[in-house]
Formats: sequence, C-alpha cells, structure tokens
Amino acid sequence: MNGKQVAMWDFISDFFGSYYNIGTGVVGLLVLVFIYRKLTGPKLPPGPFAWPVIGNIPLMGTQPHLSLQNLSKKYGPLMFMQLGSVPTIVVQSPEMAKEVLRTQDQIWASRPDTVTGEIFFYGRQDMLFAPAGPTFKLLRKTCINSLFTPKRIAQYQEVRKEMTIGFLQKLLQECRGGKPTTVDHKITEMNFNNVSKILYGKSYYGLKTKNPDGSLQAREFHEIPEEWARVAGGVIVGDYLPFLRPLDIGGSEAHLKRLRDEFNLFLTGVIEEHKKRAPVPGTEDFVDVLLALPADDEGNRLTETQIKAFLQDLTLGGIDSSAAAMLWMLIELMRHPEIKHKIQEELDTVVGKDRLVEESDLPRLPYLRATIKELLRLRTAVPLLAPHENIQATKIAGYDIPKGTRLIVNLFAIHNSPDVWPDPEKFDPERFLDPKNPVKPEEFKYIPFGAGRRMCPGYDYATLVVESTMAAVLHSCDLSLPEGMRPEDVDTGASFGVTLAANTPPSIVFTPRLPLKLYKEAGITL
Ligand code: HEM
Repeated sequence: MNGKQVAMWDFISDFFGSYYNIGTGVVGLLVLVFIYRKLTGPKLPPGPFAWPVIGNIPLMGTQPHLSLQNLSKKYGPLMFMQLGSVPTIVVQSPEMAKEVLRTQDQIWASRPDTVTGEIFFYGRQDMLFAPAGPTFKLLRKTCINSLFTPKRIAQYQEVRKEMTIGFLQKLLQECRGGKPTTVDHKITEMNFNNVSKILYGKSYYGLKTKNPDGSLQAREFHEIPEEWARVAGGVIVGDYLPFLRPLDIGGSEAHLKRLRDEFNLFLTGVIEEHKKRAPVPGTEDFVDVLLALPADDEGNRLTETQIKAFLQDLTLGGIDSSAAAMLWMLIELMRHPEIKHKIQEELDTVVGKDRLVEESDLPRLPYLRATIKELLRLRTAVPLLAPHENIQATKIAGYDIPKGTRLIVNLFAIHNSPDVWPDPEKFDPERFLDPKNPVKPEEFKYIPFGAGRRMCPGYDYATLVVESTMAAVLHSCDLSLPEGMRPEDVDTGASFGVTLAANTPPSIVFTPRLPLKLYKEAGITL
C-alpha cells in the first residue's frame, strides 16, 4: 500500500470505531469505498451515475442508438457506462472511432463472451462471436482467400440475375391493374434465396427442408433465421446480470437452444448431401468450398462444428442487413421523387431503353451509387456495430480503460451528427459526389460496414447485391405511391434490433417502363 492508501484505511477504522449503528456504518462504508475507488481506481471516461447491480441499463431504452446519441451531448464522444456487470465504453465521433478501429484495432478486435455466442454458436466457434484468436484468424482467412474473392463473387452473377428477375416478376405481377404492393416480404425472400443459393446451392423459400433421415422438418428453413433475429436482437438478461442466468428470464436461452438444434439438423442434412457429390469446378457453393479446404500453412483445418457455426453467421449476416438497406432505399425514394427521377435519368442515359441493365453498367452509374451510400449513412443498417472487447488495458484520450471492457461504436450517431454532416437529416446523395469535399475513408465519418480487423467480410458482395437489385428495379419499373398518398406520408419509423428495421413497409405501385418485349425476353410474364 502507498502512503495515501494507508492514511485512507486509518481513517476508515476511526470512522467505524465511533459508530454504534451498524446500518449507518454499512452505508458509510459503501460511501467510503466509492470515494476510495474514485481516488485510487482507474481514471475512467465521463459517464452517467450507475445504480448498484443494474448500473446504466435503464438508460439504454428501446432505441439504444438514440438514447446513446442523446447522452453524448452531456458526456461527450467517449463515455463510460456500467451495463449490469459489464464495463462498457461508448464511442460516438469519427476521431474516437478511428482511435479504436484503426490506431488500437489490434487491442479492440476481440468480441465479448455472450449467451448467444455460447449457446447458438457452439461456444463461439463462428466468426461473428469468436474472440481474437486462432478460430477467428482461420475463418477470416477463409473469407478473404476462398469465399468473398472477386472471382467467386463474379461466379454467382447468374444467381443474382435469376433472383432479380424473379423479384421483378413478383412486383409487376402483383401490381397489375395499378394495384399497390408491399415489398418487405418479397425483398426478404429474394435476399434469402440469393444467400442460400451461394451458401447451400439451393433456394429454400417455400420449401420445407429434410432431416438427415429424409423426413420432412416441421417448418421452413427461412423461419429459423427470422426467429433468431428477434431473439438475439432483444435484451438477454444473462448477458448483463450473469447471476440471473439460471432463471433464464424471458426464456431467451431455451429459445436459442431450440433454434440452434433446428439449424443444426438442417446443416447436418446439407453437409451430408454435399459430401456425396463432386461439383463441377466453377459451380461450387460455399459448403463445397468449405468442405474441400486444405489445411492452412500452420496445419489448421476447419472442424465440422466450425463450418456449421460459420454458415450460421453467413446466413444470418447475409440476409437482414442487405434486405433492410433495400427496403429503406425504396422508402427514401418514395419520399424523394426527384432523386428517384434522377437515378432513372442516369439509367436511361447510360443503359438506354432497349436492353436491361447489367452488373457491368454499375461503375457508370455514379448517382445511383451515391444514393445508396447516402442511404447507408442516413439509415445505418447496423447502428451499433457488433460489440467489441479489448484484450488488454489501454488508454484513450488520457482515460484508463481496463482489460475486458466492452466497446460500443454508435455508427448511427456518427452518421447523423451535425458536427460531422451539415444538415444530417436531409437525404442528399450529392454529399458523396462533391469533388471539392470528397468523403475520405481515413476520416472515419462514414463506416457503414465497420473498419479494421472486424470489418464486414460481406462488404463487396452486399454492395453488389444492393446496387444491382436497385438498378434493375428502377430501370425496369416506374414506382408510384397509391392514390391519395403523398411522399411526406411515407413512414420512416424504425425499430432497433440486430439491424435497424423500418416499422412500416411502404405500399408502392410498380409498373413497366421499358418496351414489353424486353420483359418477355427476360422471362417476366406481365
Ligand atoms: C448492406 C449490407 C451489410 C451491412 C451494412 C453490414 C454491416 C456489418 C457491420 C457494421 C458489421 C460489424 C463490424 C464490426 O463489428 O466491427 C458486420 C459484420 C459481419 N458481417 Fe456484415 N453487413 C452487410 C452484409 C453482409 C453480408 C451479405 C454478409 C455475408 C454473406 C455479412 C457477413 C458479416 C459477418 C460474418 C460479420 C462478422 C465479422 C467479424 O466479426 O469479424 N454481412 N457487417
């Protein structure tokens, strides 16, 4: 003990010697422990007062990205919070994001141990929940070298085309006679089929899957990820108050176990099926690729459990965020008809009206690209990143951050801050087209896919899917609101979850805008 600490303990014994009332003594002791900790403990970033046991949990509310944004007005862009038993820092400015995701990337590239990682991903055998270490390294290497390579992404061009044509067919058919349709389920279905085709070689929407013994599963495969997003997107009490885990308040743990077992049954069937076949080179899906991977230079090879957990990541990560982005895009375009017209003018100039748009046209459609970027700024699909954790104690902006602290990066707050973006609530694609003021990646003011070691591995693939689908919809269809509805009536309410989801899918009338023979040639029946 140093001199300051000895003096403090002397004071504590004197204090107790003069008190008969034990209750008062206990309260006094707590106050002194608090003062002692403040004097001798780490110098933590500023943050709100934390209640015993629950800490700051009540401050998170049902829309944590907004609650945290609001708290940053009082406590600044680096804030300390105690979420139950979990010490947490919240980062809400480009400078702080750059510090943790670039300067200190290696320190902060781990993930916290959570109930979902432990139960649903077989003790964090996947990529999203894996701590920094060999499993994470092996899966990340697999993503970069074998799965999301430019060659393999190009290999699935036909799949994307087939899915987009099916999507257009549904939109145009349902709107025959000028009737409106809601698009949310159709987008989810298209995206789900897209992802399941590249991962598993089949589209599963509308199909009940088979168990390994050939019997039919009780429900469709797509219902499992949909249900997972609802459970994992909510608050799991045991993550913040581990002593309550045995009670499983709200039943999340039992629910996750059931979903994991159902997913496991599905994946066991898929893997068995794949083991029996020898795909033609150039037609492999991700399961084929993962099963055929040789050991890496250090002799590491993926186990079957790691392959399953990884496929779960890719299924869940691949569907929701891209679907949310496309739905928001349609909402914003219905609210801003002038932007929709500008994209269509660009498509007509670059592509014309005597053929359908192709993926190879995308680099020549800068306004469409800028609109999608602006959308991922304003309606940040993954508002709080996935939580990170530090593997060693560190300092940020002069504050001490103990080892094992959770990191929340509020991307939504950065993307919507008036200090970073003038007039942040305005949907304005021109922000990404100003040659005098380009948006530079090193400024960290626009990071919808994260940055550093944990950046989204599906970045190129997701961008291509969203751009190509939106180009096809806007080139092939005129979009209008149902009669009597005005652009300002389109709802922009959102619910917080794994992704930021629109509350009300817009009702839109889709009508053909190209010569009818082009639809017929593409196999679209009007
Ligand atoms: C518009 C679409 C998408 C957006 C905005 C998005 C965004 C993100 C973000 C912000 C993260 C967290 C990064 C971090 O914690 O630092 C992430 C992680 C991840 N994403 Fe995406 N994503 C999208 C599409 C996809 C797709 C299509 C896939 C795969 C098919 C995918 C797979 C993953 C995986 C596996 C991780 C975990 C990475 C890790 O922990 O190392 N994402 N994504």
